[in-house]
Amino acid sequence: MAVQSPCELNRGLFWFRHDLRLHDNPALRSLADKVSTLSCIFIIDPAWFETNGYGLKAMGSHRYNFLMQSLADLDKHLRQKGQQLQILWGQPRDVIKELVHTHDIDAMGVTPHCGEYEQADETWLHEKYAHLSLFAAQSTTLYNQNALPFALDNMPSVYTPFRKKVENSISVEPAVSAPATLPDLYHLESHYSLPTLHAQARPLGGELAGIDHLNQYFSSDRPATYKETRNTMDKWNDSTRFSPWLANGALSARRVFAEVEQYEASVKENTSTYWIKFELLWREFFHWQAKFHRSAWFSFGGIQQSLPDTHHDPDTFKQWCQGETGYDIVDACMRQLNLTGYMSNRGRQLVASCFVHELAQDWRYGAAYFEQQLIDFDVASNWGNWLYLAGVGSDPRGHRQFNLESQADRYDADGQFRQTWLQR
Ligand SMILES: Cc1cc2nc3c(=O)[nH]c(=O)nc-3n(C[C@H](O)[C@H](O)[C@H](O)COP(=O)(O)OP(=O)(O)OC[C@H]3O[C@@H](n4cnc5c(N)ncnc54)[C@H](O)[C@@H]3O)c2cc1C
Repeated sequence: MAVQSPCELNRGLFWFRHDLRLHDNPALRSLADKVSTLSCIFIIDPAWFETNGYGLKAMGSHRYNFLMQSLADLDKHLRQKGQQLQILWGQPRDVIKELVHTHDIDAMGVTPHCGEYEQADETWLHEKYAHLSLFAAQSTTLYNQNALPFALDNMPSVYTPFRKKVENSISVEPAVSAPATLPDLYHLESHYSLPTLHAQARPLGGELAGIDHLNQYFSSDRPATYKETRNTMDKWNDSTRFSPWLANGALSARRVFAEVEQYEASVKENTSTYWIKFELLWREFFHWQAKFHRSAWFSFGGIQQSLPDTHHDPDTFKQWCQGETGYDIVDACMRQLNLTGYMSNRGRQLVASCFVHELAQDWRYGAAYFEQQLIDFDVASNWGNWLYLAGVGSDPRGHRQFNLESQADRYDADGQFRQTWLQR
């Protein structure tokens, strides 16, 4: 694609997807530097609310609420720079086609993402609009693809060798700052206005709340004890709780990583601070794996292409979803998920293990239920962890079954967690 001189291009269109922020958004910055007028859009796809092949919706109410808060916050930040977020409703490609056709767009910007549909849309943009300038800088992951010390088709299929290779040979990309100014607003006919929302206690969606939370976390002594506390079931600050903002991109993983390093340099560096980076590298691993495996990521046999000995039983599935399996620890976790849209990492492992091993259910239904419910749903981390627990992903051990009783004794020794959520 030809490199243009400043403002050689007239009308730019930036498509926000999973990058709902102004900080560390190099695709937005590079488009904004080159166009004289700009439209920033977000597309709500009606398919998110239709019943899918699992009898569920891709977007449940907790996630939708969190998304709306994030969009409202993004709109506020854009308005401070003379811009605004224009929200459109429809099948994304139809919406883009209509916009390009009606408004004489010269350039587009989008942040690449590992999701199957997202990748397909990027390829479609490149092919269909080869005559336009496309600005597509990466920022969802810690590293850029061209810096990885392996080609994706040759990527280590197991986490530890992946981690060692990247840790030993490349550095995390620095986060870029928010653009100081943005081009003039080019107004489109918006199909949708943001609903008025009642703020919930926490977490509150959006870049401002995400950065606030990040700052509070690193002003506390929590990072220095993360490794010891991260496995608790319910306490807000025992793990970082960055995932909801990371998932829709209100917070950049590169920014989080930089904050850990800053804390290490100025406050304390220990195994706990390293472990936050270690967990962020799990996210990274799943992102590159998802990008490479595409549709196999969602298939019953997974990336191993070995068929698990499980099936789908609608009644058992319903009991699990509603927190009525009879396994107290699992039921408490599922009720927490249904009421809040969040569950701890330990909880997720236990309910997924129970679903696959005790209940012998088709893992994809569990993953789809998480997709509907979780405010931090992330296609790579969710489906990647489910693949792993179902024994068809990237786990070298192949079979992860937790002893639910001993796990409950260990992580909810006084029964407080179960008592709290089983009553609700
Ligand atoms: C079955 C299952 C489904 C999951 N679905 C999701 C999902 O949809 N979205 C999601 O962000 N995470 C998912 N996870 C991973 C993990 O449970 C959450 O990232 C974590 O609980 C979020 O809380 P936190 O931000 O306090 O995590 P912390 O423990 O503070 O970790 C810091 C960050 O590291 C990353 N991280 C931590 N653990 C993992 C992991 N196992 N895999 C990938 N990244 C990780 C997250 O970005 C997290 O925010 C899933 C795990 C399981 C077992």
